[in-house]
Amino acid sequence: AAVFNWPDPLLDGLDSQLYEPSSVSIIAVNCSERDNSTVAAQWLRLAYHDMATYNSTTGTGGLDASIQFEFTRAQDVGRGMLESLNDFFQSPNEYIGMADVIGMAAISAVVACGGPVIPFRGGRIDATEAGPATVPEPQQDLASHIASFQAQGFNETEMIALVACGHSLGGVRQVDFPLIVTDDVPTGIQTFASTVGFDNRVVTEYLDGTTENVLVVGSNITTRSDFRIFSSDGNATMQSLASPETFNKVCADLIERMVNTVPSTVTLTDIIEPLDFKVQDTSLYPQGGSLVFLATLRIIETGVNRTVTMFWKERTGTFCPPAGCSIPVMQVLSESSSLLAQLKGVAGFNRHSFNASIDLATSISHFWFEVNNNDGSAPFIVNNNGANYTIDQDVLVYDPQRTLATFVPGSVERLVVGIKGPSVPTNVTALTTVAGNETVPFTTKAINTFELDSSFTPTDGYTFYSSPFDFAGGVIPLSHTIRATINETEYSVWVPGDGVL
Ligand code: HEM
Repeated sequence: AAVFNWPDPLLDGLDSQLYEPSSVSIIAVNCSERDNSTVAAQWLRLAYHDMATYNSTTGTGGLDASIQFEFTRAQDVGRGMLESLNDFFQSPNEYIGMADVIGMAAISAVVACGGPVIPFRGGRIDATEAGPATVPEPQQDLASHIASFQAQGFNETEMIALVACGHSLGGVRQVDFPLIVTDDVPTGIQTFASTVGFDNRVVTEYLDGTTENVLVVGSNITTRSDFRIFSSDGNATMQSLASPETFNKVCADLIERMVNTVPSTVTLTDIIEPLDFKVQDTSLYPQGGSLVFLATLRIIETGVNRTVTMFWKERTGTFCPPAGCSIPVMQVLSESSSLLAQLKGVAGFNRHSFNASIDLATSISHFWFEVNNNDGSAPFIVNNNGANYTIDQDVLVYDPQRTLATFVPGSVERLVVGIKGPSVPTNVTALTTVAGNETVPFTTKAINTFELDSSFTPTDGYTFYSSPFDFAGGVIPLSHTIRATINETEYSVWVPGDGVL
């Protein structure tokens, strides 16, 4: 599994989206219905169509979110494409691309409908333009389909199985394919199988002749692509998939490969498992003669009633006792885990929050925790794999409280930072990743400039700078990297979206 050393915004964010409640982990759960199909079916088809631009000869395309620029093509017809992308419009940030989100969604979709658990790796990079129009279409012949899947990195047997896995969910819509769905169906969609969930009925009904899959038995013979594909090896592959266990195993492997089909320039992370200990929601800002330091330690719930203590050391001089300053927990909240986490044995999380008052003069350099399970076992230290949780600077700080104070109805909202010392900074900017609903691409980046903000009195050695943020047109900031040059040194601070939303 991937090794997590804090701070790591990519692994941190992917872990949250996979294993905590998030758009990706929640919306498809219970194989929820949408448009007479399921959210999961739409998400899985989206992922396949995005991946289908892969060219195994040149190593280009694959799961790269180029579908954002392609979904208006005839070969990507269907309202599920845009609906799915809209599900995710707040999920990316500066580190997590839409391509990782589409990959997580495919995996989440499969478990949401009762299918197998598929491992996830992150690190995909989003394309900035459309890829080639290489999504297979039902009127094409078998040779074209074999060639398409070959280009996508799948041999003939794998093609048969991957199509069967995909067509376990959802169906064909009459409005989009009137020449395929020729009989009137009351729901407007002819499903591939008689069950809604992710299972091998699409296979068994094909084999026993009861299938109503229009890509197998539709009156239009030209568009019986599933029939041509499924029967292309004399049904040998389909017969092997008649075992539910084999179906689940083969589908898990192939969908994992589909999701991991990325441009050859992309290196994926190791598999991301739920992190045992994760520091979240840290912030450091001046208030009332000291520095407020907020931090939360997320620990996997195991039924024990833990006592967690936070420790820290000074940045300069001496203030703390030799063992470090310490503070007991302020609040412990239980948080539910995602279905995927539950299937991995993680029943939930405990969030241990700390609110420490740090001496202004000596400040803070690093922190760590002591955890006592109160079950007779020895207390143990959680210190970022021995490296401690390091606060690399206290000169440029994001100030969540003063930012919140600018959220006054009717006013322009502002992002506020504190800058320590008398020197005047140059170039205080935020690289902000923003989401704009239903605009393509779904995330863009903007550079915002900060100015000295006289509405906040300089205090505790800090002056305050702010940058207005215009929410016009439904745009929402997802994350910020704030940078400032102070006395010729460049400082930066990472603010994940939940810092401002
Ligand atoms: C030769 C290859 C393929 C062809 C010709 C094909 C064709 C189609 C067609 C015509 C539809 C109906 C779309 C609509 O009405 O909205 C559909 C739906 C679907 N396809 Fe495929 N497909 C192929 C391969 C795949 C693969 C490899 C996957 C995933 C692994 C996949 C997943 C899906 C899903 C989940 C749906 C249902 C979507 C929904 O209900 O909203 N397909 N496919």
